[in-house]
Amino acid sequence: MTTRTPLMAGNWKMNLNHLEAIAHVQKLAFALADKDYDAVEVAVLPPFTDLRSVQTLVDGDKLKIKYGAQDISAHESGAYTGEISGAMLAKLKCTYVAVGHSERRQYHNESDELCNAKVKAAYQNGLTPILCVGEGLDVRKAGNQVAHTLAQLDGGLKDVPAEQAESIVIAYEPVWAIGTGEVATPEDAQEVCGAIRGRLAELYSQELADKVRIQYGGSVKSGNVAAIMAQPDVDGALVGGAALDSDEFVKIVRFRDQ
Ligand SMILES: O=C[C@H](O)COP(=O)(O)O
Repeated sequence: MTTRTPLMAGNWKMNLNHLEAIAHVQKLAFALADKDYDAVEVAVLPPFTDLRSVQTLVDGDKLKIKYGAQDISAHESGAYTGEISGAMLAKLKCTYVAVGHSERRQYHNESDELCNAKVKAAYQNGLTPILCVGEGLDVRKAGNQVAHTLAQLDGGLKDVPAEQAESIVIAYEPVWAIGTGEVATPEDAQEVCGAIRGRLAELYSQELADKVRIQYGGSVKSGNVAAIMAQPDVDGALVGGAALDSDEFVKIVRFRDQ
């Protein structure tokens, strides 16, 4: 079985301006040591307006922390007011880009087709997509969380070749657990993350499925991260609220000590 390096990514959502971003990344850099980066890949996903400042800091101080964006346009360039292209993110040396976060799906009506186009746009520009999937409360109550989430996975990966898909990160985020303090149980997380890996094996191969990192997201904190990370198919976390507190995020990165 492949050893997957856990990926702890802080999704700042619409929080922290570029000055706050610099201070926050400096605190993370000060707290994190080489042994942390040896065990865990650490990334932040700041708002677009922070990315240049974060890049300058990371480049200038040769930090090991990775960064990326929270969204990407499906288009390469042109008359798409308000959108940010993959080429622009690549120029800022972003490693990651979140695609299809539930808040984009909910507030901006992003469909699986659009997410699929965004995944392809990310790869076209050398970025690694973090494809977010997960069910709402109604689906969970009906017991359809696996089928629902796998349909989103299928849609997001449509016609994405194995050479690209092998590097993708999938973030399983049950919508009812996002920002609510309502964390899924480790068993809930494992049920769907295990099913995601199974579907990746069907779509591609077991070898590819064993390489792909699957994160859990939804009210992750230092107090619950260790139990979630103990699940065999959970390879990291996409952290929202708790990532805004640098001390708390460092504890999450050090989940093995919790
Ligand atoms: O992208 C992160 C998720 O939406 C989780 O957010 P949360 O940790 O605030 O629940």
